[in-house]
Amino acid sequence: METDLRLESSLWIGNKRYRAVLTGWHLKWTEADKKNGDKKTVSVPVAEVVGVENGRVEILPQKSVEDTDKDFTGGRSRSTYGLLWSLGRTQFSCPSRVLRDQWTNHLRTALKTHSPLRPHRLLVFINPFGGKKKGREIYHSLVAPLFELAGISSHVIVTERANQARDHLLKKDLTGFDGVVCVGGDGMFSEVLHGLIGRTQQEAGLCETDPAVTLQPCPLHIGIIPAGSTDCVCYATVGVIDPVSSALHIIIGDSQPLDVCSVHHASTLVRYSVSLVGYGFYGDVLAESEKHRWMGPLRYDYSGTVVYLSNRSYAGIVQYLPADPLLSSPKDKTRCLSGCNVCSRSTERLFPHTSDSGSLYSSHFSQYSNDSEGEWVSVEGRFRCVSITCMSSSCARSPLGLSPSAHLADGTGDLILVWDTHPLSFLKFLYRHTSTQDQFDLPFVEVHRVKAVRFSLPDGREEEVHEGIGELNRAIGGEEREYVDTVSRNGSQQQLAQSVVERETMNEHKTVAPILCGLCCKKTPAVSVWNCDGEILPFTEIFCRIHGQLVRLYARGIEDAAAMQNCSQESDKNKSRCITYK
Ligand SMILES: CCCCCCCCCCCCC/C=C/[C@@H](O)[C@H](COP(=O)(O)O)NC(=O)CCCCC
Ligand SMILES: Nc1ncnc2c1ncn2[C@@H]1O[C@H](COP(=O)(O)OP(=O)(O)O)[C@@H](O)[C@H]1O
Ligand SMILES: [Ca+2]
Repeated sequence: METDLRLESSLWIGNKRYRAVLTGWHLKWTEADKKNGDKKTVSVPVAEVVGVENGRVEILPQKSVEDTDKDFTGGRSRSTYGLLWSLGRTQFSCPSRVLRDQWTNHLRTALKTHSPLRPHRLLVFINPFGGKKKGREIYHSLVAPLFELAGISSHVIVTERANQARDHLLKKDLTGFDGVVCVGGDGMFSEVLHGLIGRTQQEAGLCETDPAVTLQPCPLHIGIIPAGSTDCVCYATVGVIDPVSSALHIIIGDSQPLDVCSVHHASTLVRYSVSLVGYGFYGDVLAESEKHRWMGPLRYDYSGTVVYLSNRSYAGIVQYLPADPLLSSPKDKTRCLSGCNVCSRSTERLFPHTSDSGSLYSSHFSQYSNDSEGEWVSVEGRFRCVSITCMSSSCARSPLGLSPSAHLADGTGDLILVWDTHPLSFLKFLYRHTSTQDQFDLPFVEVHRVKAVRFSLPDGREEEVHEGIGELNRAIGGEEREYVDTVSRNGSQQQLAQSVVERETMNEHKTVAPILCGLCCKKTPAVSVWNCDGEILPFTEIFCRIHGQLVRLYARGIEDAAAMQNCSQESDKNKSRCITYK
């Protein structure tokens, strides 16, 4: 195969002549008219080539092509500053049109052969109201021209309502798509996540509501173009919030598996989460922030301050099923980086009969069914917050995240328990998220690596939840009965989508009851709410289970930024390995 692809000839870049070779996995070109010692070689891995097109192509701010006979343009993804990627573009001139066509054909074949996960057709959802409301602009000016250069055809849907993307993925024909891209924030990602997981289970005939069921991993990849408020999933899987870097990861078909947490109440599937399932502080911040959406991303800073000042803690019983402590620990001070060993070993455990990711989906074994279940641990008391995260949940506010040593794809989550403490101590805990100081090295904080978690209220508290909701319902003229109806309606998988819609409508005014009572009625609420990746859950008592590598993103995890930095310093010194080009 490699010999078929090999091509070698003279090419010009500007007015300099080069000897160019396409060999197996690399495209290399070396200055031809210099003495051997002075010759510089540029070597581009085929996997990093974005696309090739005949003519002289300009890409940004808009794609334009000057249709010439003997030229072709190649684009590659390259790292500019550490994790930030940009498009490198080179215009080559050939001695003849025939040779030019040979080069473009060979390069296109090499791309197909060496990067099988590159998408050809994508379904793109844009939330025009996410973050600073720039989703449309970001997509059309920064991403679409790159997709075009890469030969990707995209079907773009600008959403007109919440949950449109999820419903589309649950019901419409998805034949021919290689992946789904969301342009927006964590909420938009969550819609796509729910749509794809739901669709995959429907097609596999699996019942999502049963927490013991081993779910089928989704065959379509998810790409995220960040245009939201927190953009935690993008930050934690790419390392930067940059639409161009994310688009380039999508184009070259990077693939990052991701653990997903399913959240259940009684026999209901409530939601899925990849970043934060948080009770107490994070739930209260979200409930408060919903009233200030007009502030955009700043709503979280404002609400964080309001909630911090209200100085609340909540009673609860937390039970958890620890993960195998021999595999890793949330306090081991390691980071889950690109090619992470802990995650790779987990892939072998989860998919024992496959050697390549292409055939991964046929033999999924969950950690549940593979491992012995182990012993549940139970703790009870008052908590400032209880958080469960499947990954580090790093974001611009907290560059190392809620749990800096959590893994993206190890089949476990980290449970963080912050016991009630003095307000200044809690502030210290929060503040440590913004630096490299260890937020777990505090006497009132515990962190456990877990496979499942159950949260319940001490006896009698569930009644207080209903009282709180009833109180607010009376104030807004609603019926408490609807809450109970929703619980009992959610029995079957077919009703899931509808029940989620109903619950969310209900969320808007009923489940924030305890919070509103706390802030408006000056009464400290007995219960908080759960923040599940930016959505308020309609239940307080929940059961969470981590599903290893249930979805795949077009990303590659965090590359070691220090190594990348060294590389760009070397390029300054013109070391051949790292030579960058225009
Ligand atoms: C004194 C300084 C205090 C700083 C505290 C920093 C802690 C930050 C941890 C943030 C974890 C974020 C986990 C992700 C949550 C998102 O899913 C959710 C929705 O995002 P989006 O759809 O983009 O709106 N975001 C939040 O819940 C915001 C939490 C902010 C807490 C201050
Ligand atoms: N056209 C729309 N109108 C209103 N809400 C929408 C629309 N499209 C998506 N949404 C919802 O908006 C919420 C927030 O979107 P997101 O893109 O995450 O922005 P942010 O990060 O600012 O919260 C999501 O929960 C999503 O379901
Ligand atoms: Ca994990």
